[in-house]
Amino acid sequence: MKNVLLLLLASTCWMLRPARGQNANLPNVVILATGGTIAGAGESSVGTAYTAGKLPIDDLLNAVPEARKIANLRGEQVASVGSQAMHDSVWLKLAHRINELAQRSDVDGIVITHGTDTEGETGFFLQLTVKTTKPVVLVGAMRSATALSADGPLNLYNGIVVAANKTSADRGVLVAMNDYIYSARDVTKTNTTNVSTFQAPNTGPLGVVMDGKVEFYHRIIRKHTHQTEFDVSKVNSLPKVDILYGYANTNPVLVDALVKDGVQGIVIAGVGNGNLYPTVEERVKKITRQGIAVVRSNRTGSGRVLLNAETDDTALGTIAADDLNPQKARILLQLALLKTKDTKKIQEMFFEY
Ligand SMILES: NC(=O)C[C@H](N)C(=O)O
Repeated sequence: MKNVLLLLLASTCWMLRPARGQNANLPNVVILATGGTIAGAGESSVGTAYTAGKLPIDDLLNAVPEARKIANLRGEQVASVGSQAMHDSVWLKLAHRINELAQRSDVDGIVITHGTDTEGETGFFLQLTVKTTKPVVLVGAMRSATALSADGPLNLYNGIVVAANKTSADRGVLVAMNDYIYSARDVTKTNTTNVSTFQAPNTGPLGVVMDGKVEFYHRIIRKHTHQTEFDVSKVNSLPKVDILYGYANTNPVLVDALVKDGVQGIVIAGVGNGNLYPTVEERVKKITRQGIAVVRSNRTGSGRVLLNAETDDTALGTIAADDLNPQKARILLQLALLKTKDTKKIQEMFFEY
């Protein structure tokens, strides 16, 4: 028995010891790579054409040797896709892996390299499903790794600086882009090509990362990570929820098509304060009675959708998204539907998360 205990102790010490070339005084940061433009490569350094997700994580890390002075680094390739191809299975794989890594005493922070198209969505999914106070930080790039003035290396370096910093703990999942640190809840891509594309239109950034230093100015109040009720540890797929875009003269047949396709929920990117075209309203009133959850978000890009304001949620059986944009409202609705179909409870979640 004593020998077994000694063996166990020795093997634990061996597992926790710094690997060769690692510095025991530095924090340990794991980089989970998923592809994106940050790993993209193109023929011309001055053109905008490239293929996302080409380079492996080791190449990205080799481009920022300075980061090895900040933390001991270890990379894992989780996926190699442009984030336009991001899907539930990668989200679940990431959440499962982060939850495993975060429990280890030899992991102090986690960085995820990601395409920018859906970086905010993945971030929000993780914000609601990873159970840790350790820093989890997403980074990406708007210019491919082979472009002149590629923004990936500095964003990756900054992401590692944020993940290695103790003051980043318990702030939910973070997104470090273009010198700013955002909450994954609030951040969204606002420009198709510009390096300053990431903004948090309703709240602004939480802090800045510059010169290898982190400065936070704000803290997230909404529930996140270890505070959430969502547990995907045994989940292999997410409820089917789709987004319907509102516009003048919206074709109500779109609602029917989604219902026919078997959706459990619909998020409407409504006009103005999440308002719906009259014939869409009629259809929505019917389908909420059939048990399909309908959330009203908005297409404006900022602001809140208020409960029972211009649109009568009580009469329609709809849920107001508060200030979540349609793609983030979709994620919260997917997770909510894993727990309940009760509209009132789901509405409460939209004010909590
Ligand atoms: N800048 C980027 O990363 C865009 C790319 N389409 C992606 O999301 O993977």
